[in-house]
Amino acid sequence: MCYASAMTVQLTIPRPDDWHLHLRDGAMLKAVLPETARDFARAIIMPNLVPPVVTGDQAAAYRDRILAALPDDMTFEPLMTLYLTEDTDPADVAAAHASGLIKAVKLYPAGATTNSASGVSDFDKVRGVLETMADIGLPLCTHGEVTDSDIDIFDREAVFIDRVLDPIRKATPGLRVVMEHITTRNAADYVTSQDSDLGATITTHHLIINRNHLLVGGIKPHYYCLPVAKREEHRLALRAAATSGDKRFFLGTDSAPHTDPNKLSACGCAGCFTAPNTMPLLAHVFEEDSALDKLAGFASENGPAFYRLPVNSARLTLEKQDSPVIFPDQISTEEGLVTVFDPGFDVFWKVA
Ligand SMILES: NC(=O)N[C@@H](CC(=O)O)C(=O)O
Repeated sequence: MCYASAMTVQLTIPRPDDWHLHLRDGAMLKAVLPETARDFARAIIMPNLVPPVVTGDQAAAYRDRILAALPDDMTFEPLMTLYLTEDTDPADVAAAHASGLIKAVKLYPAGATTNSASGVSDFDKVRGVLETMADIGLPLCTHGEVTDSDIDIFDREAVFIDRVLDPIRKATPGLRVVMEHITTRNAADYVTSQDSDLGATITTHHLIINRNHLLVGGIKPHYYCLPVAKREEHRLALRAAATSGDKRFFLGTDSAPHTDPNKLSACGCAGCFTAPNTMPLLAHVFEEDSALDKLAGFASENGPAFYRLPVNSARLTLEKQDSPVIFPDQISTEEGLVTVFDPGFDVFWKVA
């Protein structure tokens, strides 16, 4: 339920969740966690640490570190995931799911993105795990890009659907899959052509930038993320999907903090840090598309429906003011400064 008042220009929605989040570890975790916990009740926590979160024991220890890093005056529920490797033990996955510890398993094709070296190269080797997951109803989250060197980086998502995802889904009936951070019309169309066992997260930044923002007039390292932003027609397809009200699309920010030296280097890291300003940016985007009434579905309701969890009873109010809201350019961490995603336009929404 959401309601907007023309008088106060406020929008109140159930407290949102982030269905794809990188919190990292140690000092970085401590610095970035409050940026998410301020606005979000829960998040699916990505397991691509170094070393990755592969076993149930490792996920339990990581969850404890997250909760220990949470400021006393904040509440937040980390929804843990396991990083799928070719050696993942189906029994360990089933036990971690049965205990309520994990809510998904994450598939990284080996070499596709940050800390994905331990991911999967031979998909036949994970067949047993995927069959167990289909049996127990545990969702698979996919980083949907092939890594073949002959496939252009802008085509990697579309090729992944044809060569990897669709064959996996056909071979594993009943497997529930989330296509993470989709960036193409191909992915949005694939989702809508399938049944409700398939969902997709969409990031805030992919609703705002296309590849011109990244490359025209000089390279913008803070807009570099994976999957890389695509052509404008794809951004518009994502906007249409996110604002459509279709329950299979929900928010996963993929907020992925890297320090500025790691972004602004000859070989810069991929990732946009959107946790601090995501909800105001989404209000801007949904208002621009005359779809403010769909924001609650996208950010607060569709994700819980897919993951079979209750919608949060707490609420979040967004408020539109007359002058542009000033967001911090950077946050400081003990590892260095982390730049906050700059949408490149004035934003008048803030969290009340
Ligand atoms: N999205 C990114 O560009 N980077 C993510 C990894 C990922 O989700 O691909 C990261 O961990 O930095």
